Amino acid sequence: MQHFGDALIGRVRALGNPVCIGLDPYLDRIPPLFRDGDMSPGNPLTAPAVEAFLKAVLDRADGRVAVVKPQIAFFERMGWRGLRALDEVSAHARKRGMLVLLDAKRGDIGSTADAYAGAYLTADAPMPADAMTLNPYLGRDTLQPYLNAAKDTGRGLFILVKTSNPGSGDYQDLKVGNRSLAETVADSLKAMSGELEGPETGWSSLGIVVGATYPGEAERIREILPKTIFLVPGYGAQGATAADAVKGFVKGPSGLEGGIVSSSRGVLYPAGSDTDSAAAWEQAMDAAIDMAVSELGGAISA
Ligand SMILES: O=C(O)c1cc(=O)[nH]c(=O)n1[C@@H]1O[C@H](COP(=O)(O)O)[C@@H](O)[C@H]1O
Repeated sequence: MQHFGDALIGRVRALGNPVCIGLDPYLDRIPPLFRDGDMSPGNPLTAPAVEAFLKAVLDRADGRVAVVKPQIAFFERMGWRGLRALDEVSAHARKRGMLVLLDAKRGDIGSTADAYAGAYLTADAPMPADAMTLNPYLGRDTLQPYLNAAKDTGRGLFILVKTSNPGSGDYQDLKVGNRSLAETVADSLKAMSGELEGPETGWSSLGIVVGATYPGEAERIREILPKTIFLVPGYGAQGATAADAVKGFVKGPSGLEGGIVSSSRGVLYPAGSDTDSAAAWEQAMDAAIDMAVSELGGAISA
């Protein structure tokens, strides 16, 4: 059985970069090369066009990137055809040796969480993901179904702790005693993280989300959770630098490690990609992937 934490860290070490490409297909930004019909969400031509676009992105990233993160909202937006496209795109990523981290940010009471875990994480899940994002707001008991599934299947979980958005402080920075709520949530995940530590690397399959836009908080949270992989959004389109993004990383055998840095818009829609020329699009995509790989690869080797 694959252990998600070991598999992810192993791939990042082998590739020398912590890049996670976020798959957020904005319908109005799909390049002309792939557009079909009016690209309205209910048009039957739209989801296949999006699927072709994302598969082509994965082909450009082949052998360079360890993990991709489809954001389910963009697929739900296209109805059942969108979910079918998500399934096909996920299968294509796996064929290319990439792990699939489903960004669904689920959070509900335990009995409903059971159904979500059964959709994506259990051995019989019809839309299996290697890992998924979760919202812990409803309490630790609501994370238990996902933890049980992760133990059974080796799959991974990423729990929101300190998000990248401007308003994340509204609740997450509130003081609970002398700590922020985000740090308190991190502390409460210690035992669960320990239960999923990998036999090879020691890194846990229970990860957390810590935005690159709050590097100081990343350092404090790292002290609380030394073996928990950070999913770090906010690099690129949201303005954080590569140096900010790796603030919560720690020294490993081949550079800084312990996290992945996701970029969606910055990689998917670079300058020069708004074209109907295949050669020009490929060149623009390769340049965008090169830039993320070299900036973030450089940041972990520094
Ligand atoms: O869980 C996430 O991936 C996530 C957490 C967070 O704190 N902030 C955040 O932007 N994200 C996701 O990252 C993606 C945005 O990536 P960019 O287009 O690179 O800004 C969206 O899919 C967000 O849902």
